[in-house]
Amino acid sequence: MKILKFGGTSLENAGRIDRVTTIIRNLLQSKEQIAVVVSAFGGVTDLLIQAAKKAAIGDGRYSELEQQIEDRHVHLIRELITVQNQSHALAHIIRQLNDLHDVLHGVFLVRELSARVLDFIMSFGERLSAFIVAEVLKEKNITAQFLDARQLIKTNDRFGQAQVLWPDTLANIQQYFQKQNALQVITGFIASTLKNETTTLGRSGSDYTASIIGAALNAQEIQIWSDVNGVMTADPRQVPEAFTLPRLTYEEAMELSHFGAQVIHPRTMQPALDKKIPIRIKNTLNAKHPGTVISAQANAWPYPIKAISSLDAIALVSVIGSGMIGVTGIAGRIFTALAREGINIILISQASSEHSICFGVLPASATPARKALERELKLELMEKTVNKIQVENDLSVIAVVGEKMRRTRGIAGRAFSALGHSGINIVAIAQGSSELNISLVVEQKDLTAALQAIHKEFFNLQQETSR
Ligand SMILES: Nc1ncnc2c1ncn2[C@@H]1O[C@H](COP(=O)(O)OP(=O)(O)O)[C@@H](O)[C@H]1O
Ligand SMILES: N[C@@H](CC(=O)OP(=O)(O)O)C(=O)O
Repeated sequence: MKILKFGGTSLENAGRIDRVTTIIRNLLQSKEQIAVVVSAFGGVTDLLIQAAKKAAIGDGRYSELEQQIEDRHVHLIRELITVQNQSHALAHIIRQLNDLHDVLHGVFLVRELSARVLDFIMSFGERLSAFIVAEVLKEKNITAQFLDARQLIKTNDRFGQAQVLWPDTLANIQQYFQKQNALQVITGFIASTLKNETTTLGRSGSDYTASIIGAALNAQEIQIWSDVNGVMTADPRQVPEAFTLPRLTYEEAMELSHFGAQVIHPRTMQPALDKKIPIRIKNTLNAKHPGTVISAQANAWPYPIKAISSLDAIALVSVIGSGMIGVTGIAGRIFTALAREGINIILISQASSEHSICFGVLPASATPARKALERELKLELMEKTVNKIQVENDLSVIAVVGEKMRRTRGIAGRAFSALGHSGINIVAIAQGSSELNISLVVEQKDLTAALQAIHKEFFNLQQETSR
């Protein structure tokens, strides 16, 4: 069994959906056993979120976005399904869109949008797309069946970023698949609590859905189909010279995705790693390209690093004070206070002088982090052991990643001098304990230039021969 996941970029318009159906048909013809996971059509989740947010502030223009969502889906049905079969599909999606309308109107009336309601609203994207893809496949004489993953994937109620309840989920998936003969077209991204409330697995979480299903069914391979020839040495939108990596280890892929390589969601690796299932990243627009295989196996690679990824916007929070030198337990208190507020720390960097501890968070968490620390360190601030808690905005973080870095000296030095030669200021540095990753914080305005300079430093010499 292979699990194929098609992301929003693979489902952006009728032409791309047609390519998806061809890929599926070819695999079925070569007698592969497959199941398909789909994301919402490209851009639809964003439209749903925008509509919900507008409704919540009482802006009646949410209905224009609702109309756009309806038009996208109706239009695709008209383009992809023959007239005689259209009415069934249209009737189904109109019912769904009416439900969506009712919820959005409710949000508009009460002027309130909880994380729970937002998850329910977002779920329409995948419910509509998976249904339509299944109908399009049926149109091509493939015995396909729409499957709402909320039936199978059970989570806690951390809406927006729900955590999987593994025993229930694995049992549900295994039992369900024992009885199915038709090709399952499964909604990515969405799940439900034990009380059947809709949850989501975090933005871009459809990759994770594929991995959950793959692990439950002991799949032979999990394929993530996107719009690039696999995981590349950098985001090709930022670094045009970036090229495809034939192989990556699970750990490398985790580091890269954690630091912004959008092509794969960070949570996807764990279920696959546990069951030793390879993940292959493929291009819907270039199906013949072998893409990237992510597995436990490291490969021979001529460069000292594997890839560079980046998070465009982070804030750096620093706790500064000469009185902190040698004081045990202060770092522990800082991180416990942040954990209590549910603040996710992207990187930690401590200057060797121990004068300051600084850590990177998403911009939205910077003020809550500062307030939490001001409360926790009230006494120290009064006594001036801690002088100030400082927040710096408009920063980006770059991660330089690769297994080989553990054994190669001087990588950090080369990255620093590459930035130095380009006149780019490094705001902070951190090294992960795994030594798989060096992170550099730079000013946001310098991000693209910094990525290009580091890419050139490590890949320029032998690039042409290994593409
Ligand atoms: N290292 C990388 N390798 C490949 N693509 C990357 C990388 N970093 C960022 N990307 C971006 O990820 C995009 C695909 O991710 P995403 O838009 O989430 O796709 P999908 O909708 O198919 O899930 C690519 O178009 C590419 O610009
Ligand atoms: N539709 C969801 C889930 C997802 O995985 O999308 P994509 O595969 O297009 O990144 C989102 O936009 O977050």
